[in-house]
Amino acid sequence: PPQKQWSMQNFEVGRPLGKGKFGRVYLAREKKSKYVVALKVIFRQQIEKYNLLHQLRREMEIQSNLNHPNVLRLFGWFGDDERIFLILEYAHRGELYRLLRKTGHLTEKQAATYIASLSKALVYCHEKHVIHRDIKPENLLLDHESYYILLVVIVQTEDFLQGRLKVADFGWSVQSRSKRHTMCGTLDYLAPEMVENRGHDYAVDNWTMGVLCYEFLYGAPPFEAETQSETFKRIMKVDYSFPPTPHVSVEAKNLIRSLLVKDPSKRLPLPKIVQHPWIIKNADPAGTCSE
Ligand SMILES: COc1ccc(/C=N/Nc2[nH]nc(C)c2C(=O)Nc2cccc(NC(C)=O)c2)cc1
Repeated sequence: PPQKQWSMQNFEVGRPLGKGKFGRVYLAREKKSKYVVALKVIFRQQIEKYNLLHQLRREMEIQSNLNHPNVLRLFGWFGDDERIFLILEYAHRGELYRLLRKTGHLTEKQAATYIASLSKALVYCHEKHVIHRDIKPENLLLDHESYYILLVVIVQTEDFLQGRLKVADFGWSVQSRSKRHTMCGTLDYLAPEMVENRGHDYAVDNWTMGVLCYEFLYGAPPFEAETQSETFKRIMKVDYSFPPTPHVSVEAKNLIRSLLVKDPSKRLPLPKIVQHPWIIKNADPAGTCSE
C-alpha cells in the first residue's frame, strides 16, 4: 500500500496495554477501517539521550518490510516534536511470559508449537538478513486465534556481523513488570559468542531457541543463577542439566541438547528444527494449540 501519512486524528485510543522502556503501549482503533492496533509511544528525548534515532529509523524500515504470520507487523508510524508513534499489530493475549508464569511451564504440545512457529519466523527473518537479538518470553506475544507466537523485536544484522554489540534492550520489547526479567538484567538468553562480545551470526538464534525450549518445558532458563557473572560462567561452560520430571520427553531433551552447543557451527540449523522428531510429534501444524 502507498505510504499513507498517519496522524493521531486517524485513531481512537483505548486502554494502556503496558509500558515499554521508551514509552507506553495503547490499544487503539483506526477510525475509518475500525481496525484494532497497538499504538506504541516513544519519547524523542529518550531516544536522543541514547543517540538511537538512526537505529530506530532503521529498525522501523526493517520491521515494516517483514511480513510473516509469526512476526508482529509494523503498519506505519508518525510523530510530533516530542513523540514517535508506532502503529503495531495487536496480539490479544499479550506476552507469552505471562502465560508461562501463570502455568509454571508449558505442555510439550504448546512448547513444540511455539518453537516451530518461532523457528519459521526466524528462518524468514534470516532470509531477509535480519537477526533477532533479543528473543525471550517477554518479547513473544500471543494472538487470540491461533496462539501463534509473534516476534516483537527485530534488529538489523550488519551491525552484529561486524561484532559491534549495540544497545541490547532497545526497549521496543514490552517491559514486563516482573523483577527477575528486568530488561537489562536478563542475560539468560545470550549465546556464548555474544557473552564474549565476539562477532556473532545467525546461529545465535539457534542457541536462544534451545534456551527458550528449555524454559518453556521447565519454567526457568537453563543457565539461571543468582548473579550475572554466575550466569555468564554457566553459559560459557554450557553448564545446565535436566531436572528429573515425567512431563519432558527424551526427544525434547535431545532437541535442547542439539541447540545448546558452544560451537555455533555445530548447532542444529534453524530449518532443521521443524523437522526434529519431537516437533513433528508434538507441534500443531496450524500453529494453533488449545491451552
Ligand atoms: C496486562 O495484560 C495484558 C494483556 C494483553 C496485552 C496485549 N498486548 N498486545 C500487544 N499487541 N501488540 C503489542 C505491541 C502489544 C503489547 O505491547 N502488549 C504489552 C505491552 C506491555 C506489557 C504487556 N504485558 C503483558 C502481560 O502482556 C503487553 C497487554 C497487557
